[in-house]
Amino acid sequence: MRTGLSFVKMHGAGNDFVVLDTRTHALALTQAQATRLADRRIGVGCDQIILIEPDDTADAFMRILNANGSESGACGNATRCVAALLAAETGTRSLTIRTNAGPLPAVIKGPNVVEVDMGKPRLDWDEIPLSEPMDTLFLRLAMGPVENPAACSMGNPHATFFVDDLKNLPLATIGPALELARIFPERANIGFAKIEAPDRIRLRVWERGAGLTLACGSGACAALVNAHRRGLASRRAEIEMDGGILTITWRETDGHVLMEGPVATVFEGHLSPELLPA
Ligand SMILES: N[C@H](CCC[C@H](N)C(=O)O)C(=O)O
Repeated sequence: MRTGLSFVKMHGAGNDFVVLDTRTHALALTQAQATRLADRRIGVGCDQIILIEPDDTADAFMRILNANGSESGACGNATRCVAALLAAETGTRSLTIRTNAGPLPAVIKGPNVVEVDMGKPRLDWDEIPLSEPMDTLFLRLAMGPVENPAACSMGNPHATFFVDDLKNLPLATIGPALELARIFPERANIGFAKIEAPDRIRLRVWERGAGLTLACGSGACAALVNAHRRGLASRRAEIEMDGGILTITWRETDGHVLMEGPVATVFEGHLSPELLPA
């Protein structure tokens, strides 16, 4: 049987990816190809498509395409997965992956556990970005039962609403409405966080371009940063999401955000040439 482009299906705390290694042959996916590949019925199915590309300054460049084909500058869970994949090739335990958000150093902490330095959060209104000058600790935004989120960027835009009840939120309606709110000119990932303790946050994220996912690495970073800025959490906390737990630390010495969490390889396969050119 003719084999097309090979891929690896991976996930980080349930946030799942189709990973394509294009270091030896460039691949530019159209939005239609990306959405078809990410489709859970007619494609392989995933939250994001991850392209590993060559890079002059880092071990690899990682391109991130959401399920709707839109590109993002950061994907924490995928960064862990790609780091594990590349580390297994050479046996190294530390490497650097570059994304549009910059270089991200990663360390293999144990079998299927990776820590990534996600860099510094961006906190100014025009770095999120927002459509107008605003206090990013309390945005002038309300939707249904939620209001006044905090916002930051981890190389991608995040708004975090702090709530007392995560179970009864109408995420299917307020999620997309908030993602597309006019205040977010590049749209945004929308986190809903319940503070359970200064070192424990329960989080659900409606992701830009992917919808409700089981986990969001950059969203977990944003939730910790925003909670600490509000005085609701310490600088290190376990972020519990539907698909698993990430440990996030907002390091005091240099302001970098460290994210530690699981990675998993599910299967490998080949895409039919009809879906994508070989
Ligand atoms: N939906 C995100 C990209 C994926 C982020 C998420 N999967 C993570 O682990 O950080 C965005 O458009 O900014």
